[in-house]
Amino acid sequence: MPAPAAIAGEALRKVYGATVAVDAVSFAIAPGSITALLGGNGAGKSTTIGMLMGLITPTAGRAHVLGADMARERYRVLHRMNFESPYVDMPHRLTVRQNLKVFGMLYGVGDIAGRIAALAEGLALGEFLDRPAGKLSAGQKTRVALAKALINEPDVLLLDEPTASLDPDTADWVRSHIERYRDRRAATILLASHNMGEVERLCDRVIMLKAGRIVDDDTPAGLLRRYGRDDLEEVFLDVARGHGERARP
Ligand SMILES: Nc1ncnc2c1ncn2[C@@H]1O[C@H](COP(=O)(O)OP(=O)(O)OP(=O)(O)O)[C@@H](O)[C@H]1O
Repeated sequence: MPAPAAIAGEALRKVYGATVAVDAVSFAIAPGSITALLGGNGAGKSTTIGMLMGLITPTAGRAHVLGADMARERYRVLHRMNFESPYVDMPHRLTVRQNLKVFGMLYGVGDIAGRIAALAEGLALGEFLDRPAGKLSAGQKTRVALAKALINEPDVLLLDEPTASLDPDTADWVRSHIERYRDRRAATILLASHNMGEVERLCDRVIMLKAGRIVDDDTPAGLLRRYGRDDLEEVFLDVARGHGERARP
């Protein structure tokens, strides 16, 4: 029997007034895998992640993480998950170390100083660990946001554009860090990204959203084969422009 899904959506739907942000979205994500949510601007990625975190209440359907219904019993599992988004800011006047300490305390991390030291080394934060969070460059902020997301060594990690604002070299080693974290902890990772190279390199599976609905769901290699393309960027354009109908299973 396959292991129960670590993350699952069951007919998820979210409506804002006249806008259907997410519609009939269902998926089950295997423990220990890395899955990408792909889609153009406004496709429903952040809304889906928000429902999986229990921050957005679905209009209909259910979001499950580690077996908990996130709209009703998220407190059972919140300590085992975490998220990163470049759109969520930290208190500006606190230093990076103080911010990480606050998050460590919120998550009940045992040896907070040791955990911060390990993260600072792994994500090269040392140079600005004692600088106010408001004085960081965009790329430094992204690395601190990832450190915050890893502070409690989560089993489930939801990442919204984890390498936004990073230069190609830094983005590459941040991806390696994410990959090693998954391997070490057997963590389940769901990430929204606009970077197709990142998705091709990191992800076992790709869920493609368009106008709030799943329009394809496969491994990166499966998508390339079916669309007859050499890279995911071309597949993404096929899907976005509606040229992909024949490639779908
Ligand atoms: N709080 C809200 N109130 C009204 N409409 C919303 C709200 N949140 C999202 N939407 C709308 O829902 C749709 C999906 O938005 P969402 O942010 O989930 O897309 P996305 O795929 O994450 O986009 P992007 O790549 O631009 O971040 C969009 O049309 C958006 O304008």
